[in-house]
Amino acid sequence: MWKSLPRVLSLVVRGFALTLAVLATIVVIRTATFPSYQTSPPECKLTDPDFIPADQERLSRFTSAIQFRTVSYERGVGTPQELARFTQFIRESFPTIHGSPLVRRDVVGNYSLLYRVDGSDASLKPYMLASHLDVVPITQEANWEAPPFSGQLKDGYIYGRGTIDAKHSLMGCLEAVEFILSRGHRPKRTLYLAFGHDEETSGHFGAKVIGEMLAQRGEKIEFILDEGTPVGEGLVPGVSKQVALVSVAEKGFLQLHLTVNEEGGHASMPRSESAIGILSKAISKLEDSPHPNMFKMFGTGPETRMLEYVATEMTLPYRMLTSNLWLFSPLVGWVYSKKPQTNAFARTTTALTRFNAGVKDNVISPEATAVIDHRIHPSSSVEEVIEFDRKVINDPRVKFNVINNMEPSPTSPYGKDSPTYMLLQKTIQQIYPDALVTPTFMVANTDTRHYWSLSSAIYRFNPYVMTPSDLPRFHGLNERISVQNYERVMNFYYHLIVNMDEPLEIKRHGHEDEL
Ligand SMILES: CCCCCCCC/C=C\CCCCCCCC(=O)N[C@@H](CCCCN)C(=O)O
Ligand SMILES: [Zn+2]
Ligand SMILES: [Zn+2]
Repeated sequence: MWKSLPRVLSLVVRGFALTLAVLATIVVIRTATFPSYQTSPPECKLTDPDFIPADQERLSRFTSAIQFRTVSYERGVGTPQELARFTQFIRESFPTIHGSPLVRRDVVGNYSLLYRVDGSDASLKPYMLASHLDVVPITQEANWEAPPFSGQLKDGYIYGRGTIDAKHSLMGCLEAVEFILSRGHRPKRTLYLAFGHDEETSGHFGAKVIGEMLAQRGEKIEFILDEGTPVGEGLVPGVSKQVALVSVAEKGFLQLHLTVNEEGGHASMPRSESAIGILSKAISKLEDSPHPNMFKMFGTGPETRMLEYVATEMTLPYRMLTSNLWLFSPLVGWVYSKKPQTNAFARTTTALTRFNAGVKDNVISPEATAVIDHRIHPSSSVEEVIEFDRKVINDPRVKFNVINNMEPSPTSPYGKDSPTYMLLQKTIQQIYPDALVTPTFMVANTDTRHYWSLSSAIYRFNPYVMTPSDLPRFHGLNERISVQNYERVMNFYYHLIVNMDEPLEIKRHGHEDEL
C-alpha cells in the first residue's frame, strides 16, 4: 500500500493542477467575452435653444424653496405653517402651470400636491414624476459652512437642507413643466406630478393618500420616477467612469423596539445583571452578527445585476471578478462588506438608532429600551430578519415589538426588454453622455411604497452626480448641490418629458439595434 502512495499523491496533484487550469481558462474566457449591457449615447441631444439654463431667476426660485423650513419630525409632527407658505410660493412661482387649462391641481392631505397635466392622446397611459416637500431636521447647525435654511450660493454650490433630498427634483420637475407649457407645447401623454409633504416620516398623510386617491380613480400608471440613487462618481468599486444608478427595487425595513424589564432599586445593592446590562449584551450581539452577505450566498438579485451591467467597463481585476461571479461572488461580497455604502448593497443592515434607560445616577433602572433600524435586502423578508435576530439574541428576557415594517419592494422591469427603463437610460445619456447606466436598488426608502398598486414600473433616481464624500451630506451636515448639477436636474426632467412624446415601443434616434 505504501508503495503506491507516491503514485496516488501524484494523481491528486495532477488532478488539482488540471482543475485549476480548467477554472483559470473559464475565468479568462468569460472575462474576455462577457457581454456589454451599455449602449452608445443618443445622437440627438437637445440643442442650446432647447436647454433650460440655471439663470438668476431659476436659481433664485430654488434658493427661496430651500428657505422654507418644511421639517418633518415624527409621524404626524411636521411644520404645517411652513408647508402652507411653501405651497403658496410654488403656486405663485410657476404662473404658467397654475394658469393652464391643461393642468388640474389637487391639494391632498392638506399640504401634498398632485398635478395632472392633460396629454393630447388620451389613449396613452399617464406617467408620474414624484418628489417631496418636506426635509429632515438640522443637526450640528453651528458647524454648517452656510446657514442650513439660507440657500446660500458659495463656490458654485447652493447650500441648505433639501438641496439633495429632495427639493432639487421638486423644483426641477416644476421648472421643466413650466418651460414646456410656456412654449405652448402640449405633451402627448398625460403626466402626473406627485409631491408628498411627509416623506421623511413615511408618507402616511401625503403619498399614501395620493396613492389611494389615484387607485380609487382607477388610474394605471405607465411608470413612476421618484427620488433615488444618483449618478455615482467613484461610488462603484472598480469603475472610474460615472455610473448612473437606476434603482429598480427598494429595500424593505423593520424598526424593532427591544425592551428589558428587571427589578430596579438602590444603586448600592446591585444584582449581578441589570436591565441595561442585559439589553446592552443583546444589541452588542446583533452588531457582532451581521445578517448574511447576499453576494456570499451567490446572490442573483439586483446586487449582482448592478455589477454585471458595468463589468466590461471595470479595471481588469474587478472585471475578472465580476465576469465570474459564479466563482468569485464570496470574494466580491467580502470587498463590499468593507465600506458602509457598499455593505448596504450586500446585506440586510442593522443600525442601532436609540437606546434609553435610567433616570438618576444612583437608581438602578428597571427598564431599558432600544430601537433597531433594519434595511432588508431584496432577497430577504421581515419574517426572516426577526427570526435571525431572535436566534442571535437568544434571551427570552429581551422582548421584541415591531414598530413599523415593509417587505422589500417588487423589482421593476429593466434592460433592453423594458421600454421605460431604456427611455430613462436614453434620457440619462442625453445629460451624461459619458456615463454608464446600471440597475440597482435603493438602500433607503421613498414614497413609492404607496404607489406599488398603480404601476409595475417604478424607478428611483436622482439625476445629479455624487462622490463618496457627498454621501454623508444626505440628512447630514452641509447638504448642498452644485449649480451645474441643479441645471442637469432641470434638463433631465425636461428631456424626459420631451422623450415621452415618442411612442414607448418604437425604437428611437438611430439606435434601433440597441433597443
Ligand atoms: C456599489 C454601489 C455603491 C453605491 C453607493 C451608494 C449610493 C447611494 C446613494 C444615495 C442613497 C441616498 C439615499 C437617499 C435616501 C432618501 C430617502 C430617505 O431619506 N428616506 C427615508 C424615509 C423615511 C421614512 C420613515 N421610515 C429613509 O429611508 O430613512
Ligand atoms: Zn427624500
Ligand atoms: Zn430623506
